[in-house]
Amino acid sequence: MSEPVVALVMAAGLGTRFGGPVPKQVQELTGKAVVAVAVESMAAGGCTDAVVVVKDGMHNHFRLALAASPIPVRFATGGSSRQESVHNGLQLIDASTRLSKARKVLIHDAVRPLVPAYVVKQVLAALEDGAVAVTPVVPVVDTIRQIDGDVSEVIDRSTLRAVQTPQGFDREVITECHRRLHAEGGEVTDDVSCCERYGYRVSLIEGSRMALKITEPMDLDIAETLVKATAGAGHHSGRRVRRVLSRMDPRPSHRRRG
Ligand SMILES: Nc1ccn([C@@H]2O[C@H](COP(=O)(O)OP(=O)(O)OP(=O)(O)O)[C@@H](O)[C@H]2O)c(=O)n1
Ligand SMILES: C[C@](O)(CO)[C@H](O)COP(=O)(O)O
Repeated sequence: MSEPVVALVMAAGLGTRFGGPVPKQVQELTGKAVVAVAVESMAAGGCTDAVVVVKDGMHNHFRLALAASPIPVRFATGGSSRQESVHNGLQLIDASTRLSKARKVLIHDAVRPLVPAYVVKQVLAALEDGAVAVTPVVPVVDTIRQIDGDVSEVIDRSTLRAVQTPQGFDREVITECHRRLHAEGGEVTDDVSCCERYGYRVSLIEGSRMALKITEPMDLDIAETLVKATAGAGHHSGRRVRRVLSRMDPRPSHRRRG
């Protein structure tokens, strides 16, 4: 059997900013759970297996949501922070006879379900070319002000990038870095930063606005709208969305009716 490429899909968060009784990872998007769409996107980009990290006691719920997954799914139990959840997922992979044969692992947020296949493929290609820790990034589009008490100043956004997932890694390197971080303590908000902390170089590739993170309720509405725009275009991809959107009438709907 060929070497696995593992998608470690993070889905053990509380979703406090999203709110509501149903966790955002299992909210409906395109008639499926958000987490199921995320796993499909990773499979479309070339991942052969998924490990989905979920909150303790939620395994059966997620098993149902992922019953029709195109790739085999295993479950790990999350921790109280994202970095703890990632550590637990990497440990499960390391303990598996099959999954520990993987040289590459891609760590992805379940709540970035619409990441285009071409971005996943480019992360894998960068690893193939020798990178050890890779992340997609997008330019910052807003004017940014840095605040200091009650004063603030504009900072140069041309040097800033917003960080997305999936982030790709040499599996043994990221497993060791997270093991050390777990033992020593310290905080990171993404996984390339964990590698960087231990001296590894981070490679950047171009991400996609399609990989938006569902953080607040409006983000789910935006994701649903993007999916509708791609209907009939096959599996969603940033390029197809751009093609479909470019064919759409740019006038607001109230002016089109006239
Ligand atoms: N203990 C945690 C915290 C977060 N995550 C996952 O990491 C991703 C990014 O986190 P974020 O969107 O910030 O999710 P939450 O922590 O759920 O949101 P909030 O901060 O609003 O509570 C999500 O897919 C989330 O499920 C996780 O697996 N384990
Ligand atoms: C990992 C991440 O998606 C990079 O943007 C993000 O940091 C996770 O979100 P959080 O709100 O910091 O947990």
